[in-house]
Amino acid sequence: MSEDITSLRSVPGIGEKMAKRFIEHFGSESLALEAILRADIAGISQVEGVGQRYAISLVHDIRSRAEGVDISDFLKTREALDVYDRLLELIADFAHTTYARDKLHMFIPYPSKRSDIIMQMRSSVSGYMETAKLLADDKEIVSMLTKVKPLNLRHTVPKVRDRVIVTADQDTFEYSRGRFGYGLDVQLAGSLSEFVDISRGYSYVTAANDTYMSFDLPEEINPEFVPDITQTEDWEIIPEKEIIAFSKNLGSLQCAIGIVRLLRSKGISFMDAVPDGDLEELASTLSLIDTDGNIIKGTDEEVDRLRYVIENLDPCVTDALKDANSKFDECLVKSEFTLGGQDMLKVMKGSMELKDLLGKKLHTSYHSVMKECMTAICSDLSLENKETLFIDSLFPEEIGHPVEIDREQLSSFRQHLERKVLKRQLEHKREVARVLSSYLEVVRSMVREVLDFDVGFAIGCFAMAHNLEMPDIVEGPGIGFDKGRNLFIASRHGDVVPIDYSLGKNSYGPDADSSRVILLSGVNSGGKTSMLELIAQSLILTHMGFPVPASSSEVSLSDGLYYFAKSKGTLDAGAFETTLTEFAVVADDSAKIVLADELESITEPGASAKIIAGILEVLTGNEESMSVFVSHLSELILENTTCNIRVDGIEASGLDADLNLIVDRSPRYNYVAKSTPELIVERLSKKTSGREQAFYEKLKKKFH
Ligand SMILES: Nc1ncnc2c1ncn2[C@@H]1O[C@H](COP(=O)(O)OP(=O)(O)OP(=O)(O)O)[C@@H](O)[C@H]1O
Repeated sequence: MSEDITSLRSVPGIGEKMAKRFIEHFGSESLALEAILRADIAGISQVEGVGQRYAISLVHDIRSRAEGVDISDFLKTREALDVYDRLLELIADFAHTTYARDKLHMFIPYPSKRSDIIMQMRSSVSGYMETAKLLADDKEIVSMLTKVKPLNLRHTVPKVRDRVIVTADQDTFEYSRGRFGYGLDVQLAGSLSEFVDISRGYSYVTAANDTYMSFDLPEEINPEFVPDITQTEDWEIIPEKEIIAFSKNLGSLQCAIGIVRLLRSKGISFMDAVPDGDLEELASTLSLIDTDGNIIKGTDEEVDRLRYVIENLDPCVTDALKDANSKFDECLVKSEFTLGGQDMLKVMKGSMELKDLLGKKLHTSYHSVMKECMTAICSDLSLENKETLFIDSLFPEEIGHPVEIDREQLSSFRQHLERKVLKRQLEHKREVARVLSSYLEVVRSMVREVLDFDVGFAIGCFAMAHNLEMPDIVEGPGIGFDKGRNLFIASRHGDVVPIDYSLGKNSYGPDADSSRVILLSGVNSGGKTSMLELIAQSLILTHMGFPVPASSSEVSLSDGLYYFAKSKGTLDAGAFETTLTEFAVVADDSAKIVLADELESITEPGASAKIIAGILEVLTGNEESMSVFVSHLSELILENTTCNIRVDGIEASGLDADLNLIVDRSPRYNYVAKSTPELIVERLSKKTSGREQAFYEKLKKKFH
């Protein structure tokens, strides 16, 4: 967008301190720059000390550098800017992400000298409108969009505690510690016994050279030998590091993939550089992990079985033991012992121990109870053959009461299981990390594009919800429309009376009338201000390249919009002077549109009429300009000028049954409409009673 912006320091307004904060927030200078150049206002707003306002002005600065125009080039007054802001708020209601809501600020109205951008925008926005027609009612896409957040790639990998890299070589040790020390213990083993001792403290050992490969290691130590650790990929040693970028953004990524799939299924081309096959591989790999980066249940039956055994080992052994003890108790209660004469003699002679005799007697019942208990544990936990040996070794050969199991054996069985599960999980994690690491760039651009899709989609949904149509751009100056609807009224009340109106050159106006300077007269509350607002909305949207709230329309491009809203009450001398100074700017000969609402309130009516007449004369002299002045003083103004100024009028024809004014909201051309305050007085007299009513009746008579 801006070739001269290559570092944060070359961004206007970013000093050293701020640059640091940007880097801290986004993780690197290039990511921070990318956010600025992509106008990620939402992201920039979150940088410490940067609010939304600053973020908007920052991206506006950069945009205006690239495009050579500023927002104030077209929006010449505060009130014009207000209308633009309110329009943006309306559009923002259709955004599904904070990113899009904020990025809408990038769309500004352009003066006619940048009609190239306006035309480009019109073509993009027409595309957004097509997309919205296809998708706006699709609840699935809306629900997925709301869950897509900008990728968060700033997370520290929690240190893995149960794996270790051990090496006998000092250089390998230093290298491994430097490269992997942040996430894994790295230890130097000077001897075989040190190697064995260190290894015993971890569930998984990576031997970072093959020094100890030829040695006989204890059975439980079963390291993975990596002859040259410098040749390994990150995902092999710490797969968690590769996975975390995905697991921490899992929800967003899954929704983003869902959106890409859905768009493609509707025939909308999206991220064409990523083939369907890649997208599916990414999706299926992501479906294997949870938000903590662990391999989810159901991925591998063996891992699930081992996890189940680990979880249930203790309670299962405790229950079985309890059961065995109570069965053994029962046996004891039922057991009786009769000593035969021969045995008595042997005991007496000392050639036989009474203890052995008793042991023999109990042996069968003890062992059958213990056997039952072991079988119960093995079947409850669905243990495999080799694992049942561990269970056998839990029960002492010697009879004891109550029966106690060998706790050390139990814990070494648990360690055996944990090692096994860890090894298998590591294999899965490595495979997942290998696949995912190749997709990092793809997911970054996918999330970016999906978020940017929401920007256009919001505009399209807004256009669709309000039935907006692209205006025809005509040679002007002129604006004309059929069934125009003030968007502020429509969004507030839902209901709005459509208006037909025209001024200047276009095909909507009265026959052969292309008056450019108009006085709009009319009844109080007839809709004059709303009419001006509607013209301002249509002009601003047209100059943004957006559609307008009319069933059809023609608009010419101009250099700037001057909108002066109604001032509150008569101004004092200072404020009057300021207002006149503001109006002085309309005197240049640029192609401009001036909309002014009841300017007469700046001073007393006689003087106001003269001033307005003077301003209108200046505007009439400028062939490139057009203007609408709302005024209750049209007749007085006409008396003060010889210029040919068209007066249009919005008139009320009476009161309806609910005492509301019956108004034809579309102005009549070449018609001075009465302000008809008498209708308001009449309404008040009908709505009140007693003394109050008598008062209004008295006022009413004054109009006859
Ligand atoms: N086209 C329309 N459809 C529905 N309601 C409208 C329309 N135009 C105006 N109104 C409503 O009529 C009311 C008066 O409108 P507005 O303020 O524009 O009138 P006005 O002629 O400028 O009045 P005043 O002369 O008192 O300043 C507002 O509540 C507005 O919402």
